[in-house]
Amino acid sequence: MAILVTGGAGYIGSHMVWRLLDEGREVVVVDRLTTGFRWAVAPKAKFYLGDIGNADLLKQIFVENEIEAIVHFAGSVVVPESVRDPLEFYQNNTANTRTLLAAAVQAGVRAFIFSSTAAVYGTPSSLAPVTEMDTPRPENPYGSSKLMSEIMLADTARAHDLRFVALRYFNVAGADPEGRVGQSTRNATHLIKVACETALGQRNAIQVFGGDYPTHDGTGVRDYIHIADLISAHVEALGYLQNGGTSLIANCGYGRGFSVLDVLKTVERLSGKPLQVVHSGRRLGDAAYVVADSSLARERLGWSPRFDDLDLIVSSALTWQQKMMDVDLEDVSALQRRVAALAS
Ligand SMILES: NC(=O)c1ccc[n+]([C@@H]2O[C@H](COP(=O)([O-])OP(=O)(O)OC[C@H]3O[C@@H](n4cnc5c(N)ncnc54)[C@H](O)[C@@H]3O)[C@@H](O)[C@H]2O)c1
Ligand SMILES: O=c1ccn([C@@H]2O[C@H](COP(=O)(O)OP(=O)(O)O[C@H]3O[C@H](CO)[C@H](O)[C@H](O)[C@H]3O)[C@@H](O)[C@H]2O)c(=O)[nH]1
Repeated sequence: MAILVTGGAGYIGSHMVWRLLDEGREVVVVDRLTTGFRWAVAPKAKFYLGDIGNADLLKQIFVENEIEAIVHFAGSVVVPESVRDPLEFYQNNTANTRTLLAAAVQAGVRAFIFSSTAAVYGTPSSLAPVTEMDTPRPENPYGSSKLMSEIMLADTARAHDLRFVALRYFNVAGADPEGRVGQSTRNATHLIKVACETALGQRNAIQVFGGDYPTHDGTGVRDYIHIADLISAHVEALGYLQNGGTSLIANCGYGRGFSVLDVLKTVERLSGKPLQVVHSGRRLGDAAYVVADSSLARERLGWSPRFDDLDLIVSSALTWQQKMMDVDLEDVSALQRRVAALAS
């Protein structure tokens, strides 16, 4: 029996693949490599190149492998892109998830883990951490596309023999503590990644989007979560479903927020490099403040995060960035050698 990881060549998916293999699981990956990398998929995983919107490919995967559960990471991620091209986000995050779900039901898969997001909440009405009981009010098409998939999942789970856990990730950052994989996204837009690239001289400057939010220093506040803790939540969620747990939507964050400027100061301190900062207007679709109440994940999934420390998150991101400094992301054989060396 194998676990199917969609988007397993991407940032978060590639960490999940390593972790599942570490635990002795069999892993099948499907990825169309739009933002992910073939070299980032651990060599022991079986890899299918293609789109989860391709029902024939999915059918082939389910015929050729005995899939006991799906962990569905494949999707479009960048919030401002969703504002510019909403239909692409509804296609990839909603319509393609529908195709995958239909194939899963057809193949009799009974456990499904879905990558949802804090973006379903929009800006909460108070500064208190958001709970899953708070009404979702997405402020961008990315959040809406994910919320629609959550609704589709819940309806599907009511009608068929399938249970799901939708994890609403807050802002994921950092790299595998064992150094085997990290965030390698080309033209990255995520704050910690961009700040690390700037500190290491790969960008001239970093923009700070908005200085007039109702937060302690006027810049946007987010709940940054270490990738290793996020992956643990998925492992717990798989165990939960496989032990008969009922369908669940749960936040994954630490319950405390850092502003953009807090993050930049941390990157400066840990890298020892002052950052060239450009203050810009607000970015379209950005919420002012969003922080997780993750009591539900702790209570129901037994999730117990171990890396709740911005310094740890930033230092692991910096270490990965440093390792990948002189690597051409398109030079697959060099990257495969580098990853093999890191993993040995
Ligand atoms: N990074 C974050 O902070 C964050 C926060 C909340 C939720 N998420 C969700 O987590 C998931 C993974 O995000 P990530 O940061 O690893 O992004 P990523 O872009 O690094 O990874 C996504 C992977 O999915 C693949 N992919 C995209 N569409 C596909 C399709 N139709 N068929 C096959 N493969 C496809 C891409 O090639 C890539 O390898 C996404 O669903 C995202 O919405 C991410
Ligand atoms: O160069 C940058 C990049 C970001 N920011 C600011 O930093 C904060 C975080 O922005 P990110 O782009 O790192 O992350 P988002 O909060 O926009 O979105 C991320 O986290 C969300 C959950 O909160 C989603 O799930 C989404 O997939 C993921 O991209 C925001 O205030 C943003 O305006 C900057 O000031 N400069």
